[in-house]
Amino acid sequence: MCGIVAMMSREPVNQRIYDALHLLQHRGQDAAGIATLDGLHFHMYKAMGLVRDVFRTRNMRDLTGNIGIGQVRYPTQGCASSNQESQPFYVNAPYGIMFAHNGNLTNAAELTQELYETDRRHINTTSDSEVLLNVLATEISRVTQTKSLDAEGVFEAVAAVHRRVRGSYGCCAVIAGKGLLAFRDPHGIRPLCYGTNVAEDGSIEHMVSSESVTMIGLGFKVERDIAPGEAIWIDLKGNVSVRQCAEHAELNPCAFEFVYFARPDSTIDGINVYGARLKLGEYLAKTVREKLDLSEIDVVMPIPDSSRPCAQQLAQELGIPYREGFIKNRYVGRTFIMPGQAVRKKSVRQKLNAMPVEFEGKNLLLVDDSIVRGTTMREIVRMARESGAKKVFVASSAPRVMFPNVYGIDMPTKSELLCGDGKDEAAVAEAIGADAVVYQTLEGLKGALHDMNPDVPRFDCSCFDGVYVTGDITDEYLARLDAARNAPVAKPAPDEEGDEAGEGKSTLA
Ligand SMILES: O=P(O)(O)OC[C@H]1O[C@H](OP(=O)(O)OP(=O)(O)O)[C@H](O)[C@@H]1O
Ligand SMILES: NC(=O)CC[C@H](N)C(=O)O
Ligand SMILES: [Mg+2]
Repeated sequence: MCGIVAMMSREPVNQRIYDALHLLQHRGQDAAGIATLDGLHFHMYKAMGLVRDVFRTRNMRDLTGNIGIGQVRYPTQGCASSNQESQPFYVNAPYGIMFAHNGNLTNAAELTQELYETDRRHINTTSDSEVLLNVLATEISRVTQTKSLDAEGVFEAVAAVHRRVRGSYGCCAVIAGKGLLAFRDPHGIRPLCYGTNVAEDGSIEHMVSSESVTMIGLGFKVERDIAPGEAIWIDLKGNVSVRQCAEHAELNPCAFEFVYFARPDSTIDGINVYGARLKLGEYLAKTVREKLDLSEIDVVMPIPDSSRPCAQQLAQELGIPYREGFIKNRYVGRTFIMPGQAVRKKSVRQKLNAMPVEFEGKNLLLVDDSIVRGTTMREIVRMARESGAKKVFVASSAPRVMFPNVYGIDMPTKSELLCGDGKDEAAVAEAIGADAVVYQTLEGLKGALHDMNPDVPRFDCSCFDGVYVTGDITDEYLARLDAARNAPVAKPAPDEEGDEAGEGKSTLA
């Protein structure tokens, strides 16, 4: 779940793109990059690491220009540890295009072959984002064979991209000498919004971003979400054109954004993420009431950070005291999006520390937003018991994660999911060492999100219900992903369990 940002102004944009990436850090911790356009010249700097570690003053100084894009990466295809696959990506024809992508293509392998054989384009990495950029470049080339590039031509090219590409994509691109483009996939799986700011000289500045928090943080006004299938084109004079470029577009935002990925202070497709998490707590309270004996629970306790709003609301609904027993080391990042199981496991203990005073002799209801691989909960339950807890109950604000995700969350195989084999609540409790486990129901998840915005027709809940909104996901495709994920790698890192199984390496299928 990467984060992308684009900006156009009369002033330099480098520092503000940096600040925006900082605000999107929770969406990708592996690599970061910024590209700017100064006249007809692109400047780019990208590297592995967190935003604050990647960019030095000298790098920032070189990023001159008034238009730019940036990306923080959480890899879902290609190589997790390759600087080359960090973004933005660049092609020199037509015109010169810089490109950033959030999402995951499900026909990248077919497109790679098609690009080589039909379009005579070579893809030199295993990143689906490079594939997507080359499809866009091919289609812009096709349009400009007979005319020069204008808004109409750009929209024609994006329409052709929608016809060729499958999967999820929120994208932004700078075309040298022409303007700034952003577009969202026809299913609206990944978020993308647009905002403006009136600069000191009265001119309008433009921003496109994965999440509205960047706009709030940088003093921009959030204008609106970019609709599924829609493209927005801002030419060098600042003229804005918007067009629906997909034949069939339907909004299916990813439910996992609201459960875990997005920042609580963002609003996506009309749903405030914090509000959604409170609502999830309300629905979860109903299930907890049905399944557990409340008189047995002394305190409700969140697993920092993402579960806090849900746990607070749940405690209030149930009338049980809310207590913070785990202290988070603020210098450790999110563990779920780290590459490799060994590092994730180690990080849970480094990240969270239990305070015995909140555990000794107590019966706890631990609340997390999700239990995916079970890495966090296994460790947490053990820590709670070591700290003197009597009974440990667990509640998850998301339903059981039972199916692979192919739209931008790096869990493409069932085998890595705790409930991939269909474990019921009792089996999960046994696996993580808890006395009992309660999950949000699927109806609860959908109900909570629907309550927040009844106008969203459907949410992508594929990892919970196995329904893939793009309609192209077959068992054979999932088997190919599984085989690629579990293929032995040439030189496994000695202490990386996950990497031995090929995790974080090529999953292009
Ligand atoms: O079952 P698992 O595979 O462990 O995944 C689920 C856990 O990972 C995430 O936390 P993370 O530490 O990434 O971030 P957070 O601080 O935002 O909660 C999520 O909030 C759960 O706690
Ligand atoms: N999580 C994402 O959005 C990943 C983008 C792209 N698929 C990559 O692996 O770099
Ligand atoms: Mg967490």
